[in-house]
Amino acid sequence: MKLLILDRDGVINYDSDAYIKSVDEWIPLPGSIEAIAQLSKAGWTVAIATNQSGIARGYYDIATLDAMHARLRALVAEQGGEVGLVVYCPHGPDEGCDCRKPKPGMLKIIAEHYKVPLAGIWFVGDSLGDLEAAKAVDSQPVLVKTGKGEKTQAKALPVGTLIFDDLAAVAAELINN
Ligand SMILES: O=P(O)(O)OC[C@@H](O)[C@H]1O[C@@H](OP(=O)(O)O)[C@@H](O)[C@@H](O)[C@@H]1O
Ligand SMILES: [Mg+2]
Ligand SMILES: [Zn+2]
Repeated sequence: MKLLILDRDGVINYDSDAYIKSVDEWIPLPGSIEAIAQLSKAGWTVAIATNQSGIARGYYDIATLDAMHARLRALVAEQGGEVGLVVYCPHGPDEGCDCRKPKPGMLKIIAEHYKVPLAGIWFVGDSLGDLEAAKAVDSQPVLVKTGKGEKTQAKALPVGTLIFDDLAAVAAELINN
């Protein structure tokens, strides 16, 4: 199967240093909804792995997070596509969980769900932790320059990281090649 895994904040929607705390603050980046829909219609399964420490920090609750993801699913469905499994880490940085990126726990959950190996699977993110999580399980780290991506690009990236302007460019590459 053709599986693509996406980070959420800074890849699908605008990110904020103040966290994305409500559905109203969850605003898709230009072309991201269309990109997910086009990938889906081209036979790709698009899953999401997102750190959501705002839950642990008390900035928003699970119901609000679920409402953001319902909105994402509705917008993609309006374009004829669908969103696959969404996995989030609700923990804080000091809780020592196995799912918070750069740990690859969420990627492993997604791979287990779809019964596919993670080797070579593209994981698209805007933060170094996204790329490190991919590298940890031999997935393909893919950096987009949206969200924190331009800042991340200035750091030492995992060897072999692919770089694209945005999710739309990633989708065009996957669909056309
Ligand atoms: O990019 P994804 O994984 O979808 O989500 C990132 C968010 O959970 C938040 O992650 C926080 O990092 P800390 O969790 O505070 O280290 C900050 O970077 C926020 O700006 C950001 O909105
Ligand atoms: Mg991000
Ligand atoms: Zn976690």
